[in-house]
Formats: sequence, structure tokens, C-alpha cells
Amino acid sequence: MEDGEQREWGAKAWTYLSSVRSLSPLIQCITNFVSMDLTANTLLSAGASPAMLHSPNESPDFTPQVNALYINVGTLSDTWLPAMELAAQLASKLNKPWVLDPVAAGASRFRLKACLDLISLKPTVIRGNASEIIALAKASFPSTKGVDSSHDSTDAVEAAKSLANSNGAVVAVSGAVDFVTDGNRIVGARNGVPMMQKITATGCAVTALIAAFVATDPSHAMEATASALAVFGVAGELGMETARGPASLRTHLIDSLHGLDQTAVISGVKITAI
Ligand SMILES: Nc1ncnc2c1ncn2[C@@H]1O[C@H](COP(=O)(O)OP(=O)(O)O)[C@@H](O)[C@H]1O
Ligand SMILES: Cc1ncsc1CCOP(=O)(O)O
Ligand SMILES: [Mg+2]
Repeated sequence: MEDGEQREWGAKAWTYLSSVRSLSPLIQCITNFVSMDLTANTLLSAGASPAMLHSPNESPDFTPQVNALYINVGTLSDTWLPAMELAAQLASKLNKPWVLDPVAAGASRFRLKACLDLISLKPTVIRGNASEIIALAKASFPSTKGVDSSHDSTDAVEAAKSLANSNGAVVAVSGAVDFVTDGNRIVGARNGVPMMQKITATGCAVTALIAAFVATDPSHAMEATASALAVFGVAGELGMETARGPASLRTHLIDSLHGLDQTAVISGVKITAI
């Protein structure tokens, strides 16, 4: 039963990856300085088309052209926040999917409020690590050490459900198991390797990949989100077979994502309903 369910998810994930490769969705990324390179390379190796355009003077022209918007608050500043809000408002008005990565949401009052204000602009998906999702659900500061999680993803399942129920977004918590919920259903993806935590911006990169998958099928954001997380994890597992540490894993993960075939995805994806 579980094997059949996993193969069904594997087939679904392969369909999403194939759609990203054939449609090459244009993804506007307003993301942090640390993650720009890995995020753009992850999107390219999956077949999507990244564009790191963040000026508020450009969004009125550019956001209407994109297939999805990705906002990441990692290196938030006073000047970037209005640009994020404007792009999110445009995406929501135009019914385009947009995805939020609330990096270090509980690290400061400024960041927590910025994330909660962005969430009021109706993201399609929110993907964070466990500490970030708990901080958002509780709206509490201080609640994280910084950008890294001090909780396991299992600790944040209830917080993820409550966040999804309070704002209508699909919420994903990453970790050893990636959980995805729409507030009602929950699925878990058990892919990836612990070494992925030792590469900066893997979380940011997988959130961008979620935006690309959701861009191909906005009305099934939960399925697209779980598939993106599992596919990224499979690429990490294959990359780890030849990596010697975090630096080479970064390279091999991108290579593996680019080279994934149907057999690797269908047999590698480990998603189940919880
Ligand atoms: N212990 C783990 N085992 C397997 N994969 C992991 C583990 N921890 C994180 N990952 C994977 O690493 C990526 C980044 O997740 P995470 O480290 O939780 O995000 P962030 O970088 O935002 O803190 C995700 O694809 C996640 O599935
Ligand atoms: C280290 C750091 N500092 C601000 S943003 C950032 C990158 C965080 O990336 P991730 O959340 O994917 O670990
Ligand atoms: Mg992160």
C-alpha cells in the first residue's frame, strides 16, 4: 500500500519536473545576497528561468510577465521590504502564485513583523525550517537562533497546520522529514541527506524550486510543493554518492538535479500521507 502510494507520488513528481523542463517557467526572485547564486543555478538546472529583479521601479513592468514570484527575507533591509511588498501585492492582484521563505523569522521584531505583513498579502506557499514556522505561528520574538533551525521538523507540524489554517497558504517545514500541509492534509517527504544543512542557502534554493513547480500547476500547490522538496532531496542523495563534503555536494547536487531521469525520480521519491 505504502509502496503504491510512493510510486504514485514519484510519478507525480516526475510530471512536475518534466513540466518545469518543458515550460521553463519565469521566476522572479527577490532573495538574499547569500543565496542568489545557488538559487539561480538550482532553478536553471531544474529547467526554470530565474530572474533576480528586485527594484520597485521594475516590478510594475516585470511581475505581470512572470509565472511565479519568490520572496526571501534573508538579508532584509528597510529599502528592500517595500520592494517585496509591492511585488507580492502585484502577484496577488494578478493571481500569480508567490512563495515566501521567512528566513530567521523569529530573530528580530523587524523581521517577524515584515514576515507577518508579507503573509497578509496571501502567499501561495510558505516554506521555512522548523524554528521559522514555529516563530510565525506563535508570532513570537525571540524564537530562533538565527537562520538555522534549533528544532526538528516534527516539532513544527502543529505550527504549520495552524499557520496554513490562519492564512490559507500551503505551509512546508523542511528538515530530516519535509512536511507539507494545507491545514487539513499533511504529507511527509523523506528525501535528502543531513549534509544539505551544511551548505548555505539550500533552504532558499528549494523554496525557489517550489515556486517553479507551483508555477506549472498553481491550483495544486500542495502536490507541487511536496514534489519539489522530494526532487531536491533525491538530487541531494545522488549528489552525496560522489561528494566529499559540503562544497562538492553543492556542485554534485546541481549536476544531479540537472540529470535526473524518470527512473531516478519514480524510484527515489519518498512521499507519504501522514
Ligand atoms: N537531516 C536532514 N536529512 C535530510 N535532508 C535534510 C536534513 N536537514 C535538511 N535537509 C534538507 O535540506 C534542505 C534545506 O532544509 P533546511 O536546512 O531545513 O532549511 P534552511 O536552510 O532554510 O534552514 C531541504 O531540502 C531539506 O529537506
Ligand atoms: C546565512 C544567511 N544569512 C542571511 S540569509 C542567509 C542564508 C540562509 O540560507 P538558508 O536558510 O537556506 O540556510
Ligand atoms: Mg532558510
